[in-house]
Amino acid sequence: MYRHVFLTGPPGIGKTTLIHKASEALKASGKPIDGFYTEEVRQGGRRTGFDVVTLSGKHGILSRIGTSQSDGKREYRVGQYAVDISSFEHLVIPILDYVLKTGNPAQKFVCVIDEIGKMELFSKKFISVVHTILDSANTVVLGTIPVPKGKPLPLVEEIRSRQDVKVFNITKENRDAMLQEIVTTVRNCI
Ligand SMILES: Nc1ncnc2c1ncn2[C@@H]1O[C@H](COP(=O)(O)OP(=O)(O)OP(=O)(O)O)[C@@H](O)[C@H]1O
Repeated sequence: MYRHVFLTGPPGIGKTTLIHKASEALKASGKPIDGFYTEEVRQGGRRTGFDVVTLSGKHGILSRIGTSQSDGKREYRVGQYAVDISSFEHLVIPILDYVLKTGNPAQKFVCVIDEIGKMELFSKKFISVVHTILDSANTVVLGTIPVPKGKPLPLVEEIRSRQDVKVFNITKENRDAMLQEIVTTVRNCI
């Protein structure tokens, strides 16, 4: 019996699109659902960063090309992108706290977390609340994790190996046929 559902696959394969469609279907059938997506920001045909967008439509900066914040010990940077941890936390942490508090074992809250990747994992608050959500009887996560590349990300590896997590590998060949199976698997977790 699974408790959470994650999609994985290479960048741009269609994970966010599938999560969007699945969350629309779950919302339409009256399931309590909230959370966030990560979206590219483009200007003049060029990718300039990433935003976080909540299911209710609020936007916040996740990262932009340019100078990164620093706490004196490390830089919050992924490639050319500077990660704005405080903007990310300001938008996302209250939603995840709300989902945790509002769900209950008889009516679990679906928590969309797209994605748990390098940028998001600079936030210690995010790591902590995701752990709590994964262990809570009040929540079902519908999320995305990247395919392994470079140095392993501990929380991502933990999610991949949890017995209570169903991971769907998304490919160009299967992405159009996966929606119903994803929605059914999430419904069975609620
Ligand atoms: N089933 C599909 N058929 C055709 N195009 C698709 C399909 N799914 C996604 N796309 C297109 O592919 C692009 C990337 O999709 P999406 O953002 O969902 O991928 P992703 O796996 O979430 O990417 P990332 O890992 O960068 O977040 C978008 O332009 C989207 O419109």
